[in-house]
Amino acid sequence: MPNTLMPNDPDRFRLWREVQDMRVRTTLGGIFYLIAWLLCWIFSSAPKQLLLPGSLFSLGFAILLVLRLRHRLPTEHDLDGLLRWRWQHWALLLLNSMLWGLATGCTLLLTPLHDSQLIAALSTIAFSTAAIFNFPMQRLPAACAVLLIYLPALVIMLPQASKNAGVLTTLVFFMLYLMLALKRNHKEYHAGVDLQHQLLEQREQLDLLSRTDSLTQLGNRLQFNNLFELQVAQAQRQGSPLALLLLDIDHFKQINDQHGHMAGDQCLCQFADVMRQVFRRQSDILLRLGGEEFGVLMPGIDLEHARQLGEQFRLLLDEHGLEAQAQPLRLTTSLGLGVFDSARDASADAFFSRVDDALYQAKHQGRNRLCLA
Ligand SMILES: Nc1nc2c(ncn2[C@@H]2O[C@H](COP(=O)(O)OP(=O)(O)OP(=O)(O)O)[C@@H](O)[C@H]2O)c(=O)[nH]1
Repeated sequence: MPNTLMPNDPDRFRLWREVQDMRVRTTLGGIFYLIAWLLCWIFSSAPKQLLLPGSLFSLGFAILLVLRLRHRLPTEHDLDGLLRWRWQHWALLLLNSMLWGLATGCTLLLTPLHDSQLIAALSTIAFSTAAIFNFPMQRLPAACAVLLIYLPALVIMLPQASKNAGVLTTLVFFMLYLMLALKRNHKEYHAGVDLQHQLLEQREQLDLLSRTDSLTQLGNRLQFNNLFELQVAQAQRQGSPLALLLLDIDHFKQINDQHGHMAGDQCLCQFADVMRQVFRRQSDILLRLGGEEFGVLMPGIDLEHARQLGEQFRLLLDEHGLEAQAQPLRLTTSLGLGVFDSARDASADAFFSRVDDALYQAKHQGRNRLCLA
């Protein structure tokens, strides 16, 4: 499952994981109830006499099998939808357990089915054990499923408790064991889900870190490489403009040389802050492409609008400069700007080169200016 489809919120993730697991684990179960019942029926002493209960139970198990398989997960991950699906599916599982409990009860009550008691008993043990190990997500409904599987047989045997003392004691003992196993499985299951959520969060954080410039907290070159071609493809597909602004601080080497590397770092951070002030739209992608070179990708913005923003940034910096180690510092920047044009740019790389050439021109023409590509 791609990460994008996973809910981030821990509660929703937990529920989403439970629901996914239930969906996967439910696929095999239903068919075995049907097969086990057919075996009980076929290997009874008189299958023909049992036509009515035989077919009714078969039909019941078949319907539940289909319902379990056809119970599709909600496409949206809203909490209500997931909760509704979970309870609906538990209802199906509990109905299945109850039907099996009744079928087992029939093997005790109906004489022709007595020959099938061993098949029913073995299947009962298998189904209750499977319920505990496959569906430990929620303790109460899982415990109810086990109870429903055993209850009819227990109720039928109770009036003759002394005759059935051995079997009854064993059943109660086994149910106790199942409940203890359920408690442990439930704990382990949720510890596993929590761990998975933590790992996914950490992976996301690492991914974000790998795409973020540690000094300025802007997107880094890797982020640019990841996004640029996608943005160009999207602009091409949608026929919407995509502006790319490249910014390069003028004579930055001198700042380092005169004020030291630390002051240079401060300048880079403040430069990024001014970028955040000017390029404020949610869709603007602010990047530090390397050293003292920055970039802004502006989807949906035409050349004139982007030029105004670029000029606003240049003037802001030119007029106010920055501050390094509490000292005001004069600083200017050169800018290259272009809007993707499929008639001129054969590829995303060609578009970048065109804007980079404009930046080079701005440097060449004396710096502190914006050149259009
Ligand atoms: N403090 C600091 N300096 C950096 C960092 N990355 C690159 N630099 C410096 O940025 C300077 C870039 O110098 P140049 O490429 O010559 O460019 P410039 O001095 O800005 O000159 P023009 O771009 O031609 O105007 C170099 O001195 C690098 O050491 C950084 O992360 N921190």
